[in-house]
Amino acid sequence: MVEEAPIRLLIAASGTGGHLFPAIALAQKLPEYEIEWLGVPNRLETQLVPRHYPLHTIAVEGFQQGFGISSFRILGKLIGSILDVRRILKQGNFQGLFTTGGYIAGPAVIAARSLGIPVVFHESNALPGKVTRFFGPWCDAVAVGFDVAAQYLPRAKNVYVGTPVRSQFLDPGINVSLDLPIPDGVPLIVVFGGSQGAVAINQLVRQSAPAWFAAGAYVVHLTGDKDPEADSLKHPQYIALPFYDNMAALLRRANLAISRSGAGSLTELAVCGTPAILIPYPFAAEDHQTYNAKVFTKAGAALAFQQSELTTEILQNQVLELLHSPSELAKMGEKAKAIAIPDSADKLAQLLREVVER
Ligand SMILES: CC(=O)N[C@H]1[C@@H](OP(=O)(O)OP(=O)(O)OC[C@H]2O[C@@H](n3ccc(=O)[nH]c3=O)[C@H](O)[C@@H]2O)O[C@H](CO)[C@@H](O)[C@@H]1O
Repeated sequence: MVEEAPIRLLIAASGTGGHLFPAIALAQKLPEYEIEWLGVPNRLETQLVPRHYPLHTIAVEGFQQGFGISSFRILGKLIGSILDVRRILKQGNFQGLFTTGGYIAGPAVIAARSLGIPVVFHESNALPGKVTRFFGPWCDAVAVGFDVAAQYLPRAKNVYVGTPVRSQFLDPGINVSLDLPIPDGVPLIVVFGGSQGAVAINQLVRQSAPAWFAAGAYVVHLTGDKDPEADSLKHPQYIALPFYDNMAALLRRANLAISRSGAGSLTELAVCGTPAILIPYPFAAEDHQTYNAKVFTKAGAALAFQQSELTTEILQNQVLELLHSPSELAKMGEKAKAIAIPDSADKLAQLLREVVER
């Protein structure tokens, strides 16, 4: 009997943790596939994508507001990148393409569809990005992370699967213990601003934190690596780190999170049942983080504040109020858990197999 050759899949996911982690989680659910990666030079994929998925890089750029002189240069680059992806797909004999959106998705979807290669798109945000809205109808399926996203994609074949999380969030055996010096039983606040940190939130938190320390709380503050004042606060109940890998253990242990409302962060908060104060990134494309946050506030899983309205005083008091009301925090945590789809990666892998193998 001749053994069948494994199916070859190209994953186009690039730029941020929010685009990369769901794709890595999917890849881990497809052990029988031969997977290679498509990314952009010098972006996070060069660090985060496991080495056993060979990484191809192409130069892509997004269109900024409007269409000007520089748009012709970008258009030229787009055509070049479509040709690059077509060459990679053909030379690698790929039978399927998966993408999590962003700039890389445009050339990847055009190249794959022009070669008749099936495409599955995953959109994790409540308000799908422009690229998803434009290219969604060309794809064989658009998997959405929030059910409300489907209303913005009326011509696409939408399937609600949630957003896959890293395996550390699903297997309690992995990384269970928190490798940070936090005593048992003390209230823990975790602050993080997406995969790159949020300088504006960092400033508010450093100003607010002394009142939380006085209330007995510990703070783990993931600052990102772009904050020049990241080391400025020193306190025995305060730990600042530019980035932390063991997020599942940290969010499970946290009594409260203060976070941006990127889709990845929200999905993890839900899976861990962590109550949160959300501060949408005000400059996110089409304010999509506000749409994400609304899903959580509507469910009663979080409170949300626009950055422009949030003062140190408001944040400080809101956190103190929640710390003094453990039953309210527990309720929010339960509501967060209720909207989680922990087996999202399995659902997405199943959808991908159906599309690619039919
Ligand atoms: C600024 C911006 O436009 N961000 C977008 C970006 O995600 P971005 O990567 O900014 O944010 P996400 O919330 O989606 O993901 C952050 C990820 O980084 C991880 N993390 C963070 C800090 C840390 O120290 N360690 C760590 O592992 C988090 O656990 C999470 O998995 O793509 C997402 C998916 O399209 C969008 O929803 C976000 O709005």
